[in-house]
Amino acid sequence: MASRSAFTLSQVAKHKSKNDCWLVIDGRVLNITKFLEEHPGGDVVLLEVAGKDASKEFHAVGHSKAAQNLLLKYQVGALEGNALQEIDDRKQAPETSFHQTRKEMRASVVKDDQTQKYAYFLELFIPLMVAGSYFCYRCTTVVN
Ligand code: HEM
Repeated sequence: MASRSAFTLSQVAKHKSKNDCWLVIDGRVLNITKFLEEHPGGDVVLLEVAGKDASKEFHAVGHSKAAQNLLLKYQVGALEGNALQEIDDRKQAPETSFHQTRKEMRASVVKDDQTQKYAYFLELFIPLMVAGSYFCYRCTTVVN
């Protein structure tokens, strides 16, 4: 759950070490201390912008939607004067995206399964119809 505390840039600037690393992205104040080691782009780039507004650098990389959702996980507040949109964690949290993806995957499996059943039905039904028609034809045209 994202916190709603407001911080000034000078407050954020106090947290710029490897053991206490904050930065600002899109008006969100993030404590990324625990994320430094996990960042796929490495900790060096993050420490270079530690304590600052890194929105430009973050967007310049073209981070994925998953990376953008991760911002919510590390948010500790907002930069003073920034009216952030109300965050619906249920909609945007990575866990939800995972469940959403699983739901979509399951739906497509079910859909594929139904298509397959329909194909099996046709495969069985069409030869039966042909055989039945041929049988009827033979019965009605047999000359004694
Ligand atoms: C808390 C903020 C950040 C998060 C959650 C984050 C997350 C990620 C993630 C998940 C990736 C993997 C690729 C992707 O999914 O887009 C990534 C890659 C990367 N990030 Fe970040 N990032 C953050 C901040 C930054 C900042 C501020 C910079 C630059 C100063 C940066 C530079 C990079 C670079 C250079 C890569 C590697 C891109 C590549 O190899 O293609 N990131 N980041």
